[in-house]
Amino acid sequence: MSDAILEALFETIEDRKARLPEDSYTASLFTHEKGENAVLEKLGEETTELILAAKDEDETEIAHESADLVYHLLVLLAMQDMELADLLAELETRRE
Ligand SMILES: N=c1c2ncn([C@@H]3O[C@H](COP(=O)(O)OP(=O)(O)OP(=O)(O)O)[C@@H](O)[C@H]3O)c2ncn1[C@@H]1O[C@H](COP(=O)(O)O)[C@@H](O)[C@H]1O
Repeated sequence: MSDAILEALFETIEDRKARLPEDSYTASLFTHEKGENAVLEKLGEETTELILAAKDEDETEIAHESADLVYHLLVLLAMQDMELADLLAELETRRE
C-alpha cells in the first residue's frame, strides 16, 4: 500500500467528517450514539477477524480484514483530530 493510497483514503475520511453525508458509513461512525466507542469496537472486531483469517492462512481474507482494520484505524486518527502524517512520522522514526 503506497502513501498515496493512504493519503487519498484519509482525505476522504476527513471530507466525510466535515460534511457528514447521510449515506456515508464513515460519517455514521462520527455521529454514532456510542461516540468513539463505535470505532473502537469495530477495531476490536476487525482485529479478531484478521486473527481468524491468519489462523486459516487465507491470504484473500487476510488482505480484506487488514484493509478493514487500516480503514478503521484512520477513522480513529481523524476522530482524535490527528493527521495521517502523525502515524507516518512515527513509523519513519523506527526505520533503521
Ligand atoms: N475503506 C473503507 C472501508 N473499509 C471497511 N468499510 C466498512 O466497514 C464496515 C466493516 O464492518 P463489518 O466487518 O461488520 O462489515 P461486514 O459487511 O459485516 O463484513 P466485511 O466488510 O468484513 O465483509 C463495512 O460496512 C464496510 O463497508 C469501509 N467503508 C468505507 N471505506 C472507504 O471510505 C470511503 C468513503 O465511504 P463512505 O463513508 O461510505 O462514503 C470509501 O470510498 C472507501 O474508500
